[in-house]
Amino acid sequence: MYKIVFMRHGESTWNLENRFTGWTDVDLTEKGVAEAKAAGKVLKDEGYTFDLAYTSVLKRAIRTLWLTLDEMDMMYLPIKHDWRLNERHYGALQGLDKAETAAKYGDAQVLVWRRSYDTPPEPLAEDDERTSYNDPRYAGLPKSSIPLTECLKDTVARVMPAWDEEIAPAIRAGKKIIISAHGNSLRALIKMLDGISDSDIVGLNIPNGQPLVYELDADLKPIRHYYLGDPAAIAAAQAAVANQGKAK
Ligand SMILES: O=C(O)[C@@H](CO)OP(=O)(O)O
Repeated sequence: MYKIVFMRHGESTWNLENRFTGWTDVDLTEKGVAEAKAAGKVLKDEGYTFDLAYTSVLKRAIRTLWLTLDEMDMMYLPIKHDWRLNERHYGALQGLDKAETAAKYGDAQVLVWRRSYDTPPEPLAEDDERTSYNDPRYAGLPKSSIPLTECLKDTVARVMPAWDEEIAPAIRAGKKIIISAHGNSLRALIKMLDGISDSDIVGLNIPNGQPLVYELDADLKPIRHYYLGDPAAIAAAQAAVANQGKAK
């Protein structure tokens, strides 16, 4: 049996401001820092150790990982940064207020943009200053790989090669792994691992900064999964994420 730990980053400044974030590289809030440290503490208290960590190229996930590993006294751990673990690209919605957008277009439309499997938000224009084309961290990528918007299906299509080519072979080689990533890159991964239907995935929300353990069989099929930490607090945090896209 293998075990892997997934973790969404701690609260970011745009989580706090309730803005559509996507590939925008915002940092953690003080609460987010505290969540990342608390995650490290619970992992340490529960006796977890790791051989390797994966994260995205966005600082909210990277800093969460650093703080978690610091708390575990494991800052020596090798870290692989992979752009394919980035948050789902939010297209032209990036930067807008979620509740204001729901007041303008309706809760149902915002739920489609946030959680439908195959309907992406409007893309960024090619010449929009918010595109990632000139960002040095994506310099090695063909332009066609740099999204202007994504639905979850698009995110699955880039996350799964990272799983199949990098992460799964490392698990099979016996490496104990933690992945610090994002709400929707983790939803994409979990959808595929658990075989969740396109309609049921709408209801899955991942709370900030809570270690999520997956136990996998020899074929890397999930046996069971559970969050470490207080179940009531986690359920409340998941409900809060679901409610972010509603008009106030
Ligand atoms: O804004 C985002 O990029 C994501 C995660 O914070 O939001 P949502 O919960 O709407 O998918």
